[in-house]
Amino acid sequence: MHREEEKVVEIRGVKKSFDENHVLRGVDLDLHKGENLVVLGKSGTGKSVLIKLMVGLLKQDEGSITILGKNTDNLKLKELNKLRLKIGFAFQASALYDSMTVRENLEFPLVRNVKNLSRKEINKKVEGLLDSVGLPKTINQMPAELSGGQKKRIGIARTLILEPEIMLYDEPTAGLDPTTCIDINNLINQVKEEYNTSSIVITHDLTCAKVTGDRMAVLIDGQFQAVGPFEEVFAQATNPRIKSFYDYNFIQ
Ligand SMILES: Nc1ncnc2c1ncn2[C@@H]1O[C@H](COP(=O)(O)OP(=O)(O)OP(=O)(O)O)[C@@H](O)[C@H]1O
Repeated sequence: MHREEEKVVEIRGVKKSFDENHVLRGVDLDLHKGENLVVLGKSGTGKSVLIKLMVGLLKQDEGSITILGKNTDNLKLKELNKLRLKIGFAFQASALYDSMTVRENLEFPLVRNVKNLSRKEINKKVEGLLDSVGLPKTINQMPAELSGGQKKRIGIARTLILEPEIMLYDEPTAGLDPTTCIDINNLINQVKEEYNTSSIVITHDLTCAKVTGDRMAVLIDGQFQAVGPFEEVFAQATNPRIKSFYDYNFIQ
């Protein structure tokens, strides 16, 4: 099997409604091993719902979700938790603990989830990751002392500390200035290479999508209406809804 064809996530025919609000209306999507897949869609189209279904925080009404070969539909909580450890979730708001130093923030998931690590091993991991995200000097700082971009980097480092196979980035560039956006986009690409992750990047930012995404998936009216490389999806877009999405982002 080619590396590109190996699927780490397979979503088939997934439907999810909240009363009369039919949010996902038959979603099919694959995440291939080693790729960055960008999920695009207007506000309220169900991107977060899809992520919540993937990590078992919500349950679909119909369809199936298979992650790393495991069908998640009837997983027991213990198995689901084991699977969740292989999925790193980089939240929009970085979600750092304000009362902990950068070192403590990074250590926290390790100490909670990986038993029997020596102090030396913990230090090595924390320091290695801070080096990777280019912020070794922040180790003893508090989150309040960091810039928005630095917080994002630390948040990504903290997610990586458990060595996830799949990364989920929720609006990684939201609220950042253009230069910092470039840094974060580069970091997302670096993470893919360095840590061999497969990632889903949820974003409204088409520059982020273009730079980080091996493929785009555009969610419209509860279904993925276009999936493929950036140029294929946007440059030749004939669907006016997809075209308007592009025009909105790149106003001439
Ligand atoms: N727990 C819930 N109960 C009821 N409705 C919900 C729930 N979660 C999400 N929804 C609804 O599902 C729809 C999709 O929400 P979702 O948060 O997935 O959108 P989104 O595409 O992530 O938007 P944004 O880009 O603004 O973050 C919305 O209409 C929302 O109100």
